Amino acid sequence: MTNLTLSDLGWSDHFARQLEDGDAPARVAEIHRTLLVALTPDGPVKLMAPSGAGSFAVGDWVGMRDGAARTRLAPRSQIARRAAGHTVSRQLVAANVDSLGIVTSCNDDFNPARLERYVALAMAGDCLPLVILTKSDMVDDPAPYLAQARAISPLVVAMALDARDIADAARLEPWCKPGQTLALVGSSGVGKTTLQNALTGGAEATAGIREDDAKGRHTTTHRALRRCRAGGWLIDTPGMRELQLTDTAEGIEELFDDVTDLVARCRFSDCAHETEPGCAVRAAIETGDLDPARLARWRKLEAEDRHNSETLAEGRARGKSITRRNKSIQRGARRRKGD
Ligand SMILES: Nc1nc2c(ncn2[C@@H]2O[C@H](COP(=O)(O)OP(=O)(O)OP(=O)(O)O)[C@@H](O)[C@H]2O)c(=O)[nH]1
Ligand SMILES: [Zn+2]
Repeated sequence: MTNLTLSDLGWSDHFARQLEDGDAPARVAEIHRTLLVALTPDGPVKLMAPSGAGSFAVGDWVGMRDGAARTRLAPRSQIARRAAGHTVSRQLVAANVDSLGIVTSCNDDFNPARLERYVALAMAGDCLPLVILTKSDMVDDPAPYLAQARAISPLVVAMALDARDIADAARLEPWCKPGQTLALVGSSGVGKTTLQNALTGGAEATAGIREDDAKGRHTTTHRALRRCRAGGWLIDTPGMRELQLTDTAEGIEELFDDVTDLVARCRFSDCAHETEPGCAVRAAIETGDLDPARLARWRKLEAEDRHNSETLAEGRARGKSITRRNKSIQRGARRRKGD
């Protein structure tokens, strides 16, 4: 037994409506090769996954019966790597993430173009983009960084803090109160672990569970859905840690809706916004309604997004396994990281 209620776990009417009679709800906390560990008010349970453990994400709600995760309840939000092609394929990273904490530091890591991509990723998944600027103690004034982050979109909430200062880190608690789930993304070394330890009390960071892998060895994994001191949840998975930006077309459209509105008004549907007559984009630049730097950022994101989608589509055409495909995207994304 735990003292957690379903609503403590993040349950809501959205899920209740989907639950079939005879199924009980459980929230996925860990995904192993052939089974899931899920949290319920009666404690953690191990569930078989007849449809394959890969069709679930940490944070998912499932309908369970007879020791198996029978159905995946449609999430309210999710972080996914998307691949547009003839058929849309996606690799789920996490589900039911209310807020995506995009962690970057106030110094060398700060890169508005990359921030923009993460914000697009959050929006594509219906997660609130929360920009967390760490190492505020290492700059004289974090205000210019905050201003740049907030300029990305009116939906962005940005805060600067010293992640090592528990009281400062506690300013994130509104995003991980009861029923709320937060996930953190960002480059290595920006302070994600420091923040997680502050928010969860750090106790679970080392509390691994042991599972026999296929070769009979013990592998240690840690719980990917972790309880925060404030009563909510923090998702920390290798997938989240390694997350690089791939196909985020929807989010880019949403983030740059001013640009895409203009594009829709160009005379030619295939306008390259270079020298074509009747180009609404160039007209807006001339009148000062559109910042050329914003157009340049949109072009870059769009081009990268297209490139990634094509890479995925080609990989699929060659019948590569999903694993190999993602590895190659990650390699490509890593090469681009320094841009
Ligand atoms: N001065 C200062 N140092 C910080 C701050 N946040 C993190 N650090 C330090 O930066 C280093 C890296 O922090 P981590 O929390 O391990 O970073 P991470 O993002 O988890 O890195 P990975 O585990 O590699 O993904 C540690 O030495 C932290 O103490 C901050 O706000 N100010
Ligand atoms: Zn145009």
